[in-house]
Amino acid sequence: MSGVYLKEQSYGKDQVRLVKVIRTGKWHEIVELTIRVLLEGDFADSYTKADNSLIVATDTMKNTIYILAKQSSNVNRIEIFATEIGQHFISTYSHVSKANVWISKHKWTRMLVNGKFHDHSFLRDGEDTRNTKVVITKKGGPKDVTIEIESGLKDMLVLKTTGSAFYGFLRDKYTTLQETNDRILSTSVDATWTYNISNISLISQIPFDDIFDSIRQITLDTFATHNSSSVQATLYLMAKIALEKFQQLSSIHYELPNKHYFTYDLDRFGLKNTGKDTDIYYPVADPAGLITATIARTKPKL
Ligand SMILES: O=c1[nH]c(=O)c2[nH]c(=O)[nH]c2[nH]1
Repeated sequence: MSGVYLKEQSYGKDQVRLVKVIRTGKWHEIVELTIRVLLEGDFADSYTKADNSLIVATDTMKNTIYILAKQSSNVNRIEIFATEIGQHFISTYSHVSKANVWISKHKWTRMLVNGKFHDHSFLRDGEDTRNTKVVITKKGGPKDVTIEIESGLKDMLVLKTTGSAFYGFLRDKYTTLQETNDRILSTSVDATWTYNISNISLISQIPFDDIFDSIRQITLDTFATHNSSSVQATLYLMAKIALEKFQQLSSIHYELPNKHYFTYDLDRFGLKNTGKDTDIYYPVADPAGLITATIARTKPKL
């Protein structure tokens, strides 16, 4: 008897890149997505017995995504489109027990031309993406499912030139970092929030787009205006404001790299570049600090 077993498995198609142009007369919209679908279910024999009979080919999954994109009117609402994709796989194949669908939406911002929004020209004004992960799990029949939705933003690069300090930290024989009450603060924001959804039929009532726009703005506003004593304290404040505003969320997770900008030592050349005279810095890509936290809602008292 073999001493090994298949502990878990999932498979599917990754990096499916899709563009949809939505035309209303001459007014066009563009949606560019990157999608991953991983299925779970009765696939163990394909691993352990080389039996392919239940494999839905990943090529079929890719075709399915394009077909659903053609038929759906929700491609630009990524949480809803991901749900449609997941529901398709759950309801079409009786041996699929769980569908995991990730979608990243890339930026295409409408161009301003001669002071007016252009009807069919767009600009990539930042590499930050909007993302979602939807997991649909079969409980009983194809309609009897649970749904988990996470949404977020990734790679939003921000910097402020003052309003950030870092002092009072633990000092020991390994510490060389000077305290500062004024530094450049820069980070690339990754934020992920989790929706509290009791029933799949309720998802059409959740204002996913408004919540995304609002959390993005809360993140920017807090970053800009908070007199930061550390990345940790600024992170917590962003998360607290977002959770207090949106009761639909159960938690929010931030990953904030501390992208260091160090003062360049110009004393060696007889030039003052310390304290109030600091204006020449050098960015250090790595190593970077990495500050992460998940802030969750305390359960209401029963
Ligand atoms: O905001 C900060 N948090 C830290 O934990 C840390 N550590 C460090 O070297 N610089 C900083 N800055």
